[in-house]
Amino acid sequence: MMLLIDIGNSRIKWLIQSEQQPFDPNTAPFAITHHDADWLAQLSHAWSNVTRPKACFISNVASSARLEQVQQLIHTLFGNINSHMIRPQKHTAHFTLAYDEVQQMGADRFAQLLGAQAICSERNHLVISAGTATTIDGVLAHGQHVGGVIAPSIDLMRTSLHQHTARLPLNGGDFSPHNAPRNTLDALASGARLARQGAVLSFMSHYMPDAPTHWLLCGGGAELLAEDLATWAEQHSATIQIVPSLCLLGVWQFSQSIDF
Ligand SMILES: Nc1ncnc2c1ncn2[C@@H]1O[C@H](COP(=O)(O)OP(=O)(O)OP(=O)(O)O)[C@@H](O)[C@H]1O
Ligand SMILES: CC(C)(CO)[C@@H](O)C(=O)NCCC(=O)O
Repeated sequence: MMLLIDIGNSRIKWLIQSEQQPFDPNTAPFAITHHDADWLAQLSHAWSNVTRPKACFISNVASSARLEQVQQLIHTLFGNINSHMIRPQKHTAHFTLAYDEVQQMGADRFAQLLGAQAICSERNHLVISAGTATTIDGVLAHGQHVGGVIAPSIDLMRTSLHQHTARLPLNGGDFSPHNAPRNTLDALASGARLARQGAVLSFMSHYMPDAPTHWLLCGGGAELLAEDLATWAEQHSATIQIVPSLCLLGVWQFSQSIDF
């Protein structure tokens, strides 16, 4: 068994994966929010029944302090097991990362891109993560990464507006694709949704005019984003696929590429 871990800025997600079984990217990962005061106790409880894994593979974009706490817990529960960090690489099998300095890229984004290779390497595709940040990466058929953008999530847009103004509430409001907002709450909710949708559509028109045919979505906001993109995907003859464990699929792909 292997313990695959994705430490994001809001949540820690993980899966236990047998070396013999194929990875099912549609399985939703286990997750806890590491902003809760008792997150470490929650994680310890969740892992207390896990059989000692042969190794663990970790993607971390949170602080080194968070990583150390997780590594310490692994050590306490499972003793000395091999622990491997996911680090972006320029060339991996048929995939080439476009970043000038590959170590700048978040390990989660790199893992999502590796995961996407396992699903749709033959087609131009977009990898969109609707997590704490919204990230959009483009990849050409056969593995050339075009590049990607980082934008705030819907929640962060709302939080930022709320914190820097006197009259803009943090929560509430609805988005209608048909009727323009006529009140503050709907204006806020719709502004954030349209900004995120617009980022995806603009990414394509600027950087991938030969529209990508497959759009892979992951992260806590993936389902809502899929709704917002459905009409546009149809117009571009593109398919949308939500892959809840895309990052962990990439972590698993990474684990397959090294001896441990
Ligand atoms: N059930 C849900 N319905 C709609 N939006 C959601 C849902 N769960 C989370 N979100 C939204 O998704 C975004 C990120 O959520 P979440 O904390 O789950 O991210 P994550 O994918 O675990 O991120 P990270 O990997 O950065 O920790 C937030 O904007 C949040 O409001
Ligand atoms: C963009 C986030 C926050 C998304 O989780 C993460 O991948 C990250 O911290 N990235 C580092 C910068 C980069 O990817 O270019």
